[in-house]
Amino acid sequence: MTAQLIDGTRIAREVRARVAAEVTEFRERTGIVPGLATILVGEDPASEVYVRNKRRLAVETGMADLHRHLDADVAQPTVAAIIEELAHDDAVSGILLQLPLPRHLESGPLIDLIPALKDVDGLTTLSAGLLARGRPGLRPCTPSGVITLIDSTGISLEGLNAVVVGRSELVGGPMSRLLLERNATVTTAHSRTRDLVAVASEADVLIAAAGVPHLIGAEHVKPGAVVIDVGIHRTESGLTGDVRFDEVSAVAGWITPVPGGVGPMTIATLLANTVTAARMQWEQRQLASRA
Ligand SMILES: NC(=O)C1=CN([C@@H]2O[C@H](COP(=O)(O)OP(=O)(O)OC[C@H]3O[C@@H](n4cnc5c(N)ncnc54)[C@H](OP(=O)(O)O)[C@@H]3O)[C@@H](O)[C@H]2O)C=CC1
Ligand SMILES: Nc1nc(=O)c2c([nH]1)NC[C@@H]1CN(c3ccc(C(=O)N[C@@H](CCC(=O)O)C(=O)O)cc3)C=[N+]21
Repeated sequence: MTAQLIDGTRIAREVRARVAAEVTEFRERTGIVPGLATILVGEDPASEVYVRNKRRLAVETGMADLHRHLDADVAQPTVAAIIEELAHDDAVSGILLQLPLPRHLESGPLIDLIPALKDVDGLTTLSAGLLARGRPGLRPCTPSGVITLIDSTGISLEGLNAVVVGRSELVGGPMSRLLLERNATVTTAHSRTRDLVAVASEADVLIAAAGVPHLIGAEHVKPGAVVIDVGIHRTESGLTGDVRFDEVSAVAGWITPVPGGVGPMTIATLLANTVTAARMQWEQRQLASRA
């Protein structure tokens, strides 16, 4: 192994400690405890693990855990009514609708019921538009956490070739936009990309977010590149990513492991977004009460 490890577990712990201090400061100044409302529909085992971790770490950083668990067969209007109720509840700073939803539910219209100021997942159409325009707003947790991981290396993204493998609304799409905001030269690869090896091996920074186990090998990686593995797959031999860790770490300059890389950073960024959301809502209420 020549690559240096980017320790997501450690960096996430540092971010959470900062968030906890911000929560304390905010509570002492305003009397408000930030609250995170997670909504889980059905019994997907992976989603249950993620939501449990999000709730546990929210409590650990001093926030209120306001969870809703809904039956797998819940109707679309019922979910909509719950989101609207949370949208109007002043105790709720952030709303997160865990994806994927059962097939009979349409996620887009439900996500768009979340007010922009409570959109701690950064997934509403409005938040996506603000990001596309380069305007301030809450950013999606996973891509935003990836930027924090890259920053931890001390490498400046400006002018570097960044290749993102994947273009989903949750990860790849916003990832490309955040890298562009940092003045990287960004290429987005996807399932129709003709020659992924040729494209990826030009990358100074390679983000693997295809959701295909072990897609990325040494042949995709430029020597010395920063390789970020967003993929997460449950196999018989445990959790693995989109990157063949052993062979790629012999070529790359920096690499994130799975587990212990992007996953913990996603949650830490969610908590950071939740305090930011609480602060923005408080400021808005102050302005409204002065008007
Ligand atoms: N660690 C974390 O915190 C998180 C991890 N994840 C993980 O990240 C991965 C991606 O998630 P998500 O974006 O939601 O997945 P999606 O399935 O929504 O998107 C996958 C993207 O990868 C592209 N793709 C698929 N196969 C290939 C291929 N062979 N070559 C190049 N591109 C390909 C698809 O292209 P096309 O658009 O053409 O279909 C699509 O844009 C998953 O493993 C997921 O579990 C997700 C969120 C958070
Ligand atoms: N609305 C929404 N927002 C999300 O952010 C969201 C989502 N839906 N759906 C699914 C994906 C996936 N995701 C992860 C979060 C934490 C870990 C994580 O903590 N992973 C640990 C391992 C945890 C384990 O044991 O599985 C690690 O990589 O070290 C992984 C993946 C968030 N997602």
